[in-house]
Amino acid sequence: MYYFHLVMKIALIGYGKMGHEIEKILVSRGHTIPLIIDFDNTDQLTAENLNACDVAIEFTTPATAYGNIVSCLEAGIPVVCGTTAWLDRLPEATEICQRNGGAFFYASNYSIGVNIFFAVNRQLARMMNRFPEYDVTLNEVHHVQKKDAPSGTAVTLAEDILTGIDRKTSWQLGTTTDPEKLEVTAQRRSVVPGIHTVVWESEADTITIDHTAKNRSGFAMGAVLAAEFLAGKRGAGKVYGMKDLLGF
Ligand SMILES: NC(=O)C1=CN([C@@H]2O[C@H](COP(=O)(O)OP(=O)(O)OC[C@H]3O[C@@H](n4cnc5c(N)ncnc54)[C@H](O)[C@@H]3O)[C@@H](O)[C@H]2O)C=CC1
Ligand SMILES: O=C(O)C1=N[C@H](C(=O)O)C[C@H](O)C1
Repeated sequence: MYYFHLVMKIALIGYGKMGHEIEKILVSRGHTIPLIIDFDNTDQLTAENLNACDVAIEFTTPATAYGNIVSCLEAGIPVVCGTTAWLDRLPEATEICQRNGGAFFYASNYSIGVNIFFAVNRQLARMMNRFPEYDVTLNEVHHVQKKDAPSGTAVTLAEDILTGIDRKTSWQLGTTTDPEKLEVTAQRRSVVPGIHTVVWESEADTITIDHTAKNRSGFAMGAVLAAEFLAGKRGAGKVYGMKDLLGF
């Protein structure tokens, strides 16, 4: 998976927990970081500064992600975004990407392990469409600094379950007894990097699948692989995701 890659100049937008983790991986893979933007130097996010870089990687906040993505697309620089909970504006970002001939990569979770877990979740949901005796619930646990709930990863898992089975029509944050609603619960605890659990339960038994991130290195490695994938995609006018990178 970690095949030959070009060495790139990366703009890092957001220098928090993920920004620092991504920096470590970029350096270990020979990339350089001519531009680092955080809340206190946003005036430096200019087309001129961005164009000194090959690709931008954006991990900031739900409130700031869209504006940062648009700045990159309008400057003509490919951008990888991992920020969650701004996706109501994805259609606008997609339109700007297409209009500007940009290249945009988005994933609610960049970890290879989580993307394998997504594939298992999709397959299991498809199988469960034939077995209405199983009810399904979803839970996520994250650190107390996390701004959004449910996590972007939980939203992806929930939407994939809804695609797979006919007996649920929407997901709901919090407990519910409505059989048509998929219950999604979220806890905030300590420094937990991320735990996602899907439980299928019948009178007879319980089937549980879960993913536990031990740290943030998996998320960061996936984001760097996405940035390497975007190199040379300038002008494509396309939005990419992990299925383009991993092939599943
Ligand atoms: N897609 C994925 O694989 C993953 C996504 N995430 C998401 O990434 C986002 C960031 O997560 P963390 O790094 O843990 O958060 P964090 O709070 O540690 O870091 C966010 C950083 O963005 C900075 N910031 C705020 N406004 C800004 C602006 N206008 N321009 C540039 N920087 C600005 C903050 O000062 C802070 O340093 C969250 O939405 C989180 O859910 C986190 C881990 C993995
Ligand atoms: O905020 C986090 O930390 C994480 N956010 C992403 C999400 O909302 O799904 C990915 C991961 O779970 C960590």
